[in-house]
This record gives sequence, structure tokens and C-alpha cells, in this order.
Amino acid sequence: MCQQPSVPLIKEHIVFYGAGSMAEAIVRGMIARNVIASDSITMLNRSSSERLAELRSRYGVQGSNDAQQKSEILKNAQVIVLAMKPKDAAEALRGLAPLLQPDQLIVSVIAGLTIRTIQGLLGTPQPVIRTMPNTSSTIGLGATGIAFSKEVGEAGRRLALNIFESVGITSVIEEERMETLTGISGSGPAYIYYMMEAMTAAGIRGGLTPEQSLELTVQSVLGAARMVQQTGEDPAALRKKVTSPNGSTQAAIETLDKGDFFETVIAAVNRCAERSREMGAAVEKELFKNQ
Ligand SMILES: NC(=O)C1=CN([C@@H]2O[C@H](COP(=O)(O)OP(=O)(O)OC[C@H]3O[C@@H](n4cnc5c(N)ncnc54)[C@H](OP(=O)(O)O)[C@@H]3O)[C@@H](O)[C@H]2O)C=CC1
Ligand SMILES: O=C(O)[C@@H]1CCC=N1
Repeated sequence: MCQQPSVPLIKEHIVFYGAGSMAEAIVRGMIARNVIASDSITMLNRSSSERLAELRSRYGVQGSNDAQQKSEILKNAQVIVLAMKPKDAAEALRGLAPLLQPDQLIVSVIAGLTIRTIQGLLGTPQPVIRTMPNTSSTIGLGATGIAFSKEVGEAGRRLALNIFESVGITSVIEEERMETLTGISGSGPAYIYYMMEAMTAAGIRGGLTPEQSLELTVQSVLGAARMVQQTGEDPAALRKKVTSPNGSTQAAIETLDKGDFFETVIAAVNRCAERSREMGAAVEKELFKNQ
């Protein structure tokens, strides 16, 4: 099995600005791995106090919706993780701009939002780390793409790597590749879940109980992923070992091919990347509003 690198204790105070699914996945993963004290994490959102109360009681993190306190927390944060939807980013960044000090590290998990747009909306050459994690960070099996702005120094790089290595693997890439990576690993878990939904439904239609069908599907997906990881063999080579000539698997793969499975998956990844760019471009437009 792939060993996660050991991660030193994170001593910096991290503020999650946006407290939804992705922020929770990272926080839960970090706390489960004991890499940060829960009171070194503050979670903020736009307005949902119930959500912050839930997160405080679930993880022991801090969080407040009082406007004055929110400003103070953001002013004093060493690291601010931007974790709101792209459509909400422009307003959030404009509000954040007057609170920032030059050395505060901005980490974004927002799909499509470029470093240039983030710095443009903040109006400062803030050190920005653009990332694309995924929700499997919850259980320490995340995969995060990372790109750094030129303002990020060695300590900032190391800190970002520590955060995301504590919840899975990381891949440092050129920012231009971030949308492709989003199509593979950011959104990828959803494609696998969709495949699992279809396999489970087929099992149920064929007379298995829902529990049997789900359990068998889960183990098949888990076993297949582990086989690739542990044997080091190509997925194509492993597929061939399952596929007897003229056998049942071959018949199934031919049926997938009738639906152009391979090219459809590639088209889905490409469309995901394109949609990320569209969402980023929509935020970038905000840069030029009122100018
Ligand atoms: N979900 C995923 O699998 C992944 C998501 N991402 C990225 O993570 C980001 C968040 O996604 P996700 O967690 O799914 O979204 P959610 O809808 O679950 O959470 C969004 C959060 O942002 C908060 N928010 C909205 N506007 C503001 C604002 N102006 N200031 C502060 N907080 C605000 C919301 O607060 P409130 O509820 O109070 O409105 C909410 O807590 C997105 O940009 C997405 O591209 C990246 C990788 C994977
Ligand atoms: O669907 C989305 O926009 C986000 C980005 C990656 C995964 N979920």
C-alpha cells in the first residue's frame, strides 16, 4: 500500500472561510490524523450559524458569525482557506481585501478560480496557493493538486504541503493543468460513485438484496483500486486478466463500448475542465465590473 508521508504537527492557526462539504472534509481528515489541535482551526461561513454550531460540536473547532469577530479572526489568521463556491468568491474576496496583511497566506480550493483573479480581487500581491482537493480527504485518502503563486516562500509551500499531505496525496503542478486535474481527481470520486450506483442498481434488478449488491460493488471497486496500487500493473493489463476470450466480461465490455464508454469518460473529464474554466471566467469578469 502507498504510505502517506509523516506530517509534522501544524502549529499555524488556519481559518476556513467557507464551511461546507470540502472545508469539513479537510478539517475532519486533519483532526482524525492528529496533525493539528482542533482549537487551531476556525471555520467561518456567510450566514449559517447552525452549521457553525454543528462543526464546533463535531470537531471542537472555533467559529463565529458575529461580524466584528469574523473581521478580527480574518485579520489575525496566518492561513485563510477560501472554501466558498465560485459564484460567491468575488463578494467574499472583496470583503476580505481590506482586512489582509501582506504575509497572510491565502489557500484556495475553489474550482476554476485563478491565482491572477484572486490577487486581482484582493488588490494585493498576496501569497496564494491554488489547490484542488477532493472529498476523500475526509478519510485521509484525498488527492490534491497544488500550484503556488510566485509570492509564496518556502515556509508557505511546506505548510500547504503539510496540510494536504495530512489528508492524502499531493501533486504540485503548473497552474495551467489545474482544470484537467479537476476533471480527474477533484470531481473524479463522483464518477466512481455514479458507476457504483449503476452497478448496485443492476444487482438489485437481478435479485440481490440492496445490501448484498452495495457490499459486492464496494469491495470490487476497493479491490480494483488496490490491485492497481499494489501490483503496479496497468489498469489495462489487469482488465485483460479478468477478461476471458469470448467470456462474460468480454461481453460486458463490448456492451460498454457500444455506449462509447472510454471516449464518454474522456469527454466527461474534458467537460468538467471546461466548466471549471467557465466558472473561473465568470468570477474574473467581476474584476472588471465598476472599472
Ligand atoms: N465538494 C467537492 O467535492 C469539492 C469542492 N471544491 C471547491 O470547494 C468550494 C466549496 O465547495 P463545497 O464545500 O462543496 O460547497 P458548500 O456549498 O458545501 O459550502 C460553501 C460554503 O461557503 C460559504 N460561503 C458562501 N458565501 C460566502 C461568503 N461570502 N463568505 C464566506 N463564506 C461563504 C457557505 O456559507 P453559508 O452556508 O452560510 O452560505 C458554505 O459554508 C467550491 O469552490 C468548490 O469548487 C473543490 C474540490 C472538491
Ligand atoms: O462540482 C464542483 O464544482 C466541485 C469542484 C470539484 C468537485 N466539486
